[in-house]
Amino acid sequence: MIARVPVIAIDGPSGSGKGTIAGLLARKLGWSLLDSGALYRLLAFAARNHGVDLTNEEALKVLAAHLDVQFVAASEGHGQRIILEGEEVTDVIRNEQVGAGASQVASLPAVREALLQRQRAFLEAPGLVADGRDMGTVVFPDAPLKIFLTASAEERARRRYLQLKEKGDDVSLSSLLEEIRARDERDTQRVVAPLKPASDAIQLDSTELSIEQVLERILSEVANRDLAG
Ligand SMILES: Nc1ncnc2c1ncn2[C@@H]1O[C@H](COP(=O)(O)OP(=O)(O)O)[C@@H](O)[C@H]1O
Ligand SMILES: Nc1ccn([C@H]2C[C@H](O)[C@@H](COP(=O)(O)OP(=O)(O)O)O2)c(=O)n1
Repeated sequence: MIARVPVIAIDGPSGSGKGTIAGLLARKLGWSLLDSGALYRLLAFAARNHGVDLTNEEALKVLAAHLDVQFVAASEGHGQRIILEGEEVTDVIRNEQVGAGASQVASLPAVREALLQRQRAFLEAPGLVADGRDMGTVVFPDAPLKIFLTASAEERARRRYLQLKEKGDDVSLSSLLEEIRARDERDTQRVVAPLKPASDAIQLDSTELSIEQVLERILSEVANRDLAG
């Protein structure tokens, strides 16, 4: 029998720390990384470039199936880089406008279906860390470790504010909090694959925890389950 490649699914709302933790875990374990939110962001970004309306489900489905994207693994000095149609878009897809567009296209069933196999194709030995909203519920329901990472909306807005400010973006804390609340509402209320913890997920509230503490907590679960070989 072929041994199953293990997956660590990290789901949760915007700003809870999924991307940061997933990236650190993947590097620490030497596993692959799936930033599934980036796929929805790339689709929203590409749609704008190609003049496709964010409510045009048929056209978005075709665009999703043909997205020309490369994920370049992290190396010493920088994190994972993302190339869309030959151009580096790692940073430009991170703003809240693209995030809101991503959340909008992500509510369309045909789009989610078109991106499903693309996400599963990231699975390769020795393991995969997958970050998103439905990693543990839909994309990798058999994942042996599922984390549902949360934090208060105020703390998540504060983190996003510091992150964007650091990059030189002109943002206001109050509008970020509003956007985070609107995105939470859309992501949890949609009919397909809504944001919710899998029944077998470990819920981890990071409001009062540092990045190192969250990482430590997850690594202890990896060790308990003997996932890293
Ligand atoms: N536990 C934590 N404590 C403090 N800051 C955090 C923590 N986790 C993540 N951050 C910071 O919050 C910001 C948002 O984290 P990110 O990983 O992008 O969240 P998500 O992928 O869930 O949207 C980043 O600047 C990150 O460094
Ligand atoms: N697996 C996923 C990942 C993201 N999405 C949607 C919903 C999110 O609001 C957007 C953007 O996701 P992303 O993880 O990049 O956003 P945050 O970093 O958490 O702010 O995409 C999704 O529906 N399913």
